[in-house]
Amino acid sequence: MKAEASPVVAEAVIRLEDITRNFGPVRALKGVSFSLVPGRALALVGESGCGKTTCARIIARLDKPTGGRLFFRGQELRGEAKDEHRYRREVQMVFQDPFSSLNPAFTVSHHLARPLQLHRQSGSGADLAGEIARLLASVGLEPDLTRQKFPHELSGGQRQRVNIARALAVAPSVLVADEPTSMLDVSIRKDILDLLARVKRENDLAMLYITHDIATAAHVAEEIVVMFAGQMVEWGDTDTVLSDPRHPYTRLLLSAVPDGSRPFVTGGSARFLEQAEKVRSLCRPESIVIEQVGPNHFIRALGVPG
Ligand SMILES: Nc1ncnc2c1ncn2[C@@H]1O[C@H](COP(=O)(O)OP(=O)(O)OP(=O)(O)O)[C@@H](O)[C@H]1O
Repeated sequence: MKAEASPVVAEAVIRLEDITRNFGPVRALKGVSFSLVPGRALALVGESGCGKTTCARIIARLDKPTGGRLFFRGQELRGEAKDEHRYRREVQMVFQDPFSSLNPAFTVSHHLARPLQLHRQSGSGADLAGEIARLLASVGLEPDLTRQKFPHELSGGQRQRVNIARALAVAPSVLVADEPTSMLDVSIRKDILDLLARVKRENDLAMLYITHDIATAAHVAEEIVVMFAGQMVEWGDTDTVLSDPRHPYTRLLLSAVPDGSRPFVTGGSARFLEQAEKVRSLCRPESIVIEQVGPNHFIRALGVPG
Protein backbone atom coordinates (compact mmCIF):
# COMPACT_ATOMS: atom_id res chain seq x y z
CA MET A 1 0.00 0.00 0.00
CA LYS A 2 1.33 3.46 -0.82
CA ALA A 3 0.21 6.78 0.51
CA GLU A 4 1.40 10.37 0.51
CA ALA A 5 0.41 10.46 4.12
CA SER A 6 1.51 11.63 7.54
CA PRO A 7 0.18 10.70 10.98
CA VAL A 8 -2.88 12.91 10.77
CA VAL A 9 -5.01 12.81 13.88
CA ALA A 10 -8.19 14.79 14.44
CA GLU A 11 -8.28 17.95 16.53
CA ALA A 12 -4.61 18.79 16.31
CA VAL A 13 -3.48 21.80 18.33
CA ILE A 14 -0.33 22.05 16.23
CA ARG A 15 0.20 20.70 12.77
CA LEU A 16 3.38 20.81 10.72
CA GLU A 17 2.87 20.32 7.01
CA ASP A 18 5.84 19.65 4.78
CA ILE A 19 8.17 21.84 6.86
CA THR A 20 11.65 22.50 5.50
CA ARG A 21 14.49 24.49 7.06
CA ASN A 22 17.75 25.28 5.33
CA PHE A 23 20.78 26.83 6.99
CA GLY A 24 22.75 27.89 3.91
CA PRO A 25 23.60 24.62 2.20
CA VAL A 26 22.55 22.53 5.22
CA ARG A 27 19.07 21.10 4.75
CA ALA A 28 18.18 20.59 8.40
CA LEU A 29 14.53 19.64 7.80
CA LYS A 30 13.12 18.11 4.63
CA GLY A 31 9.34 17.87 4.40
CA VAL A 32 8.45 17.18 8.03
CA SER A 33 4.74 16.67 8.77
CA PHE A 34 3.07 15.67 12.00
CA SER A 35 0.36 16.71 14.43
CA LEU A 36 0.24 17.27 18.17
CA VAL A 37 -3.10 16.50 19.79
CA PRO A 38 -4.41 17.05 23.33
CA GLY A 39 -3.65 14.37 25.88
CA ARG A 40 -1.11 12.65 23.63
CA ALA A 41 2.63 12.83 23.20
CA LEU A 42 4.68 12.38 20.07
CA ALA A 43 8.32 11.33 20.44
CA LEU A 44 10.75 12.78 17.91
CA VAL A 45 13.71 10.43 17.86
CA GLY A 46 17.03 10.42 16.05
CA GLU A 47 20.77 10.91 16.29
CA SER A 48 22.47 14.23 16.91
CA GLY A 49 22.05 16.64 14.00
CA CYS A 50 18.98 14.96 12.49
CA GLY A 51 16.87 18.09 12.99
CA LYS A 52 15.00 17.51 16.25
CA THR A 53 15.83 20.82 17.92
CA THR A 54 15.20 22.75 14.72
CA CYS A 55 11.70 21.25 14.72
CA ALA A 56 11.16 22.25 18.34
CA ARG A 57 12.35 25.79 17.71
CA ILE A 58 10.00 26.17 14.75
CA ILE A 59 7.06 24.97 16.85
CA ALA A 60 8.02 27.37 19.65
CA ARG A 61 8.38 30.13 17.02
CA LEU A 62 11.97 30.73 17.99
CA ASP A 63 12.84 30.00 14.36
CA LYS A 64 11.03 30.21 11.03
CA PRO A 65 10.76 27.45 8.46
CA THR A 66 12.16 27.91 4.97
CA GLY A 67 9.10 26.22 3.52
CA GLY A 68 5.93 24.36 4.48
CA ARG A 69 3.07 25.34 6.73
CA LEU A 70 2.51 25.50 10.47
CA PHE A 71 -1.04 25.36 11.80
CA PHE A 72 -2.32 26.29 15.25
CA ARG A 73 -5.85 25.12 16.03
CA GLY A 74 -6.52 24.75 12.32
CA GLN A 75 -5.30 28.26 11.39
CA GLU A 76 -2.14 28.60 9.36
CA LEU A 77 0.46 30.79 11.03
CA ARG A 78 2.13 33.14 8.59
CA GLY A 79 4.63 35.71 9.76
CA GLU A 80 3.59 37.20 13.06
CA ALA A 81 0.60 35.33 14.47
CA LYS A 82 -2.52 37.45 14.99
CA ASP A 83 -2.47 36.40 18.59
CA GLU A 84 1.25 35.86 19.11
CA HIS A 85 0.94 36.40 22.86
CA ARG A 86 -1.65 33.65 23.16
CA TYR A 87 0.47 31.30 21.04
CA ARG A 88 3.54 31.89 23.17
CA ARG A 89 1.53 31.21 26.32
CA GLU A 90 -0.06 28.07 24.93
CA VAL A 91 3.19 26.58 23.64
CA GLN A 92 5.73 26.07 26.41
CA MET A 93 9.17 24.47 26.33
CA VAL A 94 11.19 22.45 28.80
CA PHE A 95 14.85 22.55 27.87
CA GLN A 96 17.62 20.02 28.13
CA ASP A 97 19.69 21.90 30.66
CA PRO A 98 17.94 22.31 34.02
CA PHE A 99 20.98 24.16 35.36
CA SER A 100 21.12 27.13 33.00
CA SER A 101 17.37 27.51 32.53
CA LEU A 102 16.78 28.88 36.04
CA ASN A 103 18.14 32.24 37.17
CA PRO A 104 20.57 31.63 40.06
CA ALA A 105 19.63 34.97 41.65
CA PHE A 106 15.98 34.09 42.24
CA THR A 107 14.07 31.67 44.43
CA VAL A 108 11.81 28.91 43.17
CA SER A 109 8.79 31.01 44.23
CA HIS A 110 9.96 33.90 42.09
CA HIS A 111 10.36 31.65 39.05
CA LEU A 112 6.76 30.49 39.38
CA ALA A 113 5.18 33.77 40.53
CA ARG A 114 6.22 35.68 37.42
CA PRO A 115 4.45 33.49 34.85
CA LEU A 116 1.43 33.12 37.13
CA GLN A 117 1.13 36.89 37.50
CA LEU A 118 1.75 37.60 33.83
CA HIS A 119 -0.68 35.12 32.41
CA ARG A 120 -3.32 34.54 35.03
CA GLN A 121 -3.45 37.96 36.61
CA SER A 122 -3.66 36.22 39.98
CA GLY A 123 -5.50 38.18 42.62
CA SER A 124 -4.18 38.48 46.16
CA GLY A 125 -0.79 37.47 47.50
CA ALA A 126 -2.47 34.60 49.32
CA ASP A 127 -3.97 33.34 46.04
CA LEU A 128 -0.55 33.46 44.43
CA ALA A 129 1.12 31.60 47.31
CA GLY A 130 -1.58 28.95 47.08
CA GLU A 131 -1.08 28.60 43.33
CA ILE A 132 2.67 28.24 43.77
CA ALA A 133 2.17 25.56 46.41
CA ARG A 134 -0.28 23.71 44.19
CA LEU A 135 2.11 23.85 41.23
CA LEU A 136 5.04 22.57 43.27
CA ALA A 137 3.00 19.71 44.67
CA SER A 138 1.78 18.83 41.18
CA VAL A 139 5.37 18.18 40.06
CA GLY A 140 6.26 16.17 43.15
CA LEU A 141 8.03 18.89 45.14
CA GLU A 142 7.23 19.62 48.77
CA PRO A 143 6.10 23.30 48.70
CA ASP A 144 7.30 24.24 52.19
CA LEU A 145 10.73 22.74 51.61
CA THR A 146 11.20 24.11 48.10
CA ARG A 147 9.62 27.51 47.53
CA GLN A 148 12.27 29.69 49.17
CA LYS A 149 15.23 27.76 47.79
CA PHE A 150 17.60 29.06 45.15
CA PRO A 151 18.42 26.89 42.11
CA HIS A 152 21.88 25.95 43.43
CA GLU A 153 20.23 24.42 46.49
CA LEU A 154 18.31 21.93 44.34
CA SER A 155 19.37 18.72 42.61
CA GLY A 156 19.24 18.48 38.80
CA GLY A 157 16.01 16.47 38.98
CA GLN A 158 14.40 19.02 41.33
CA ARG A 159 15.42 21.84 39.00
CA GLN A 160 13.86 20.06 36.05
CA ARG A 161 10.68 19.66 38.13
CA VAL A 162 10.71 23.42 38.76
CA ASN A 163 11.14 24.00 35.01
CA ILE A 164 8.15 21.77 34.31
CA ALA A 165 6.12 23.62 36.99
CA ARG A 166 7.09 26.95 35.44
CA ALA A 167 5.90 25.76 32.02
CA LEU A 168 2.62 24.57 33.54
CA ALA A 169 2.13 27.89 35.39
CA VAL A 170 0.65 29.51 32.29
CA ALA A 171 -1.78 26.64 31.62
CA PRO A 172 -0.34 25.74 28.22
CA SER A 173 -1.97 23.41 25.74
CA VAL A 174 1.33 22.30 24.18
CA LEU A 175 4.52 21.24 25.94
CA VAL A 176 7.72 20.75 23.96
CA ALA A 177 10.30 18.82 25.99
CA ASP A 178 13.69 18.88 24.25
CA GLU A 179 15.89 16.10 25.66
CA PRO A 180 14.52 16.83 29.17
CA THR A 181 16.48 14.06 30.88
CA SER A 182 19.74 13.88 28.95
CA MET A 183 21.66 16.01 31.46
CA LEU A 184 20.25 14.25 34.50
CA ASP A 185 21.61 11.35 36.45
CA VAL A 186 20.48 8.06 34.91
CA SER A 187 18.83 7.05 38.20
CA ILE A 188 16.26 9.86 38.07
CA ARG A 189 15.52 9.96 34.35
CA LYS A 190 12.59 7.59 34.60
CA ASP A 191 11.03 9.69 37.40
CA ILE A 192 11.08 12.78 35.19
CA LEU A 193 9.64 10.86 32.24
CA ASP A 194 6.90 9.48 34.48
CA LEU A 195 6.20 13.03 35.64
CA LEU A 196 5.94 14.26 32.04
CA ALA A 197 3.54 11.43 31.20
CA ARG A 198 1.42 12.31 34.25
CA VAL A 199 1.28 16.07 33.62
CA LYS A 200 0.37 15.36 30.00
CA ARG A 201 -2.58 13.24 31.19
CA GLU A 202 -3.71 15.54 33.99
CA ASN A 203 -3.49 18.73 31.90
CA ASP A 204 -4.61 17.22 28.59
CA LEU A 205 -1.41 18.51 27.02
CA ALA A 206 -0.34 17.97 23.46
CA MET A 207 3.31 17.04 23.99
CA LEU A 208 6.38 16.82 21.80
CA TYR A 209 9.04 14.70 23.48
CA ILE A 210 12.43 15.02 21.80
CA THR A 211 15.07 12.41 22.45
CA HIS A 212 18.03 10.61 20.92
CA ASP A 213 17.08 7.63 23.09
CA ILE A 214 14.45 5.52 21.35
CA ALA A 215 14.15 3.26 24.41
CA THR A 216 12.46 6.05 26.37
CA ALA A 217 9.83 6.90 23.77
CA ALA A 218 7.30 4.37 25.02
CA HIS A 219 7.45 5.80 28.55
CA VAL A 220 5.96 9.08 27.43
CA ALA A 221 4.63 8.98 23.90
CA GLU A 222 1.74 7.28 22.14
CA GLU A 223 3.21 8.20 18.75
CA ILE A 224 6.74 8.24 17.44
CA VAL A 225 8.53 9.88 14.54
CA VAL A 226 12.00 8.58 13.72
CA MET A 227 14.13 11.21 11.98
CA PHE A 228 17.21 10.62 9.89
CA ALA A 229 19.18 13.41 8.20
CA GLY A 230 16.30 15.88 8.37
CA GLN A 231 13.66 13.47 7.14
CA MET A 232 10.98 11.41 8.82
CA VAL A 233 11.90 7.82 7.98
CA GLU A 234 9.39 5.88 10.11
CA TRP A 235 6.39 6.96 12.17
CA GLY A 236 3.20 5.72 13.77
CA ASP A 237 1.97 4.23 17.05
CA THR A 238 4.95 3.91 19.39
CA ASP A 239 4.19 0.35 20.45
CA THR A 240 3.87 -0.83 16.85
CA VAL A 241 6.98 0.94 15.60
CA LEU A 242 9.09 -0.31 18.51
CA SER A 243 7.83 -3.90 18.29
CA ASP A 244 7.81 -4.11 14.50
CA PRO A 245 10.33 -1.58 13.13
CA ARG A 246 10.40 -1.59 9.33
CA HIS A 247 13.03 0.99 8.44
CA PRO A 248 16.71 0.01 8.73
CA TYR A 249 17.49 3.18 10.67
CA THR A 250 14.81 2.45 13.29
CA ARG A 251 16.18 -1.08 13.54
CA LEU A 252 19.66 0.31 13.98
CA LEU A 253 18.54 2.63 16.78
CA LEU A 254 16.79 -0.23 18.52
CA SER A 255 19.79 -2.50 18.14
CA ALA A 256 21.89 0.11 19.96
CA VAL A 257 19.64 -0.03 23.02
CA PRO A 258 21.38 -2.08 25.67
CA ASP A 259 19.66 -4.66 27.82
CA GLY A 260 17.02 -3.87 30.43
CA SER A 261 19.53 -3.16 33.16
CA ARG A 262 20.55 0.09 31.40
CA PRO A 263 17.34 1.07 29.66
CA PHE A 264 17.99 4.80 29.26
CA VAL A 265 21.22 4.85 27.27
CA THR A 266 21.84 4.43 23.56
CA GLY A 267 25.02 3.95 21.66
CA GLY A 268 27.17 6.67 20.18
CA SER A 269 29.99 4.26 19.55
CA ALA A 270 32.19 4.08 16.48
CA ARG A 271 30.39 0.87 15.49
CA PHE A 272 27.02 2.62 15.75
CA LEU A 273 28.25 5.52 13.61
CA GLU A 274 29.68 3.11 11.05
CA GLN A 275 26.34 1.30 10.83
CA ALA A 276 24.50 4.63 10.58
CA GLU A 277 26.69 5.43 7.56
CA LYS A 278 25.61 2.15 5.94
CA VAL A 279 21.96 2.99 6.57
CA ARG A 280 22.52 6.46 5.16
CA SER A 281 23.69 4.91 1.91
CA LEU A 282 20.43 2.94 1.74
CA CYS A 283 18.25 6.00 2.08
CA ARG A 284 17.48 8.13 -0.92
CA PRO A 285 17.63 11.53 0.76
CA GLU A 286 15.05 13.14 -1.48
CA SER A 287 12.62 10.23 -1.54
CA ILE A 288 9.05 11.49 -1.22
CA VAL A 289 7.48 8.07 -1.53
CA ILE A 290 5.82 7.01 1.66
CA GLU A 291 4.70 3.48 2.29
CA GLN A 292 1.90 2.64 4.70
CA VAL A 293 2.73 -0.62 6.47
CA GLY A 294 -0.03 -0.64 9.11
CA PRO A 295 -3.12 1.28 10.25
CA ASN A 296 -0.98 4.07 11.71
CA HIS A 297 2.49 2.98 10.65
CA PHE A 298 4.45 4.56 7.80
CA ILE A 299 7.96 4.40 6.40
CA ARG A 300 9.80 6.43 3.83
CA ALA A 301 10.52 4.11 0.95
CA LEU A 302 14.16 3.14 0.52
CA GLY A 303 15.99 4.22 -2.58
CA VAL A 304 18.83 2.74 -4.53
CA PRO A 305 22.24 3.63 -3.10
CA GLY A 306 24.03 6.47 -4.79
N1 LIG B 1 21.62 28.14 13.49
C1 LIG B 1 22.16 27.21 12.70
N2 LIG B 1 23.06 27.53 11.75
C2 LIG B 1 23.59 26.60 10.94
N3 LIG B 1 23.29 25.29 10.99
C3 LIG B 1 22.42 24.90 11.93
C4 LIG B 1 21.81 25.82 12.84
N4 LIG B 1 20.96 25.14 13.65
C5 LIG B 1 21.05 23.85 13.28
N5 LIG B 1 21.91 23.70 12.25
C6 LIG B 1 22.24 22.45 11.55
O1 LIG B 1 21.01 21.80 11.24
C7 LIG B 1 21.12 20.40 11.45
C8 LIG B 1 20.07 19.96 12.46
O2 LIG B 1 20.41 20.47 13.74
P1 LIG B 1 19.52 20.21 15.03
O3 LIG B 1 20.14 20.96 16.17
O4 LIG B 1 18.10 20.50 14.73
O5 LIG B 1 19.68 18.64 15.26
P2 LIG B 1 19.34 17.76 16.53
O6 LIG B 1 18.78 16.50 16.02
O7 LIG B 1 18.50 18.54 17.48
O8 LIG B 1 20.77 17.52 17.17
P3 LIG B 1 21.20 17.54 18.71
O9 LIG B 1 20.56 16.32 19.31
O10 LIG B 1 22.70 17.45 18.65
O11 LIG B 1 20.71 18.82 19.30
C9 LIG B 1 22.54 20.15 11.89
O12 LIG B 1 23.30 19.82 10.74
C10 LIG B 1 22.98 21.47 12.45
O13 LIG B 1 24.39 21.63 12.36
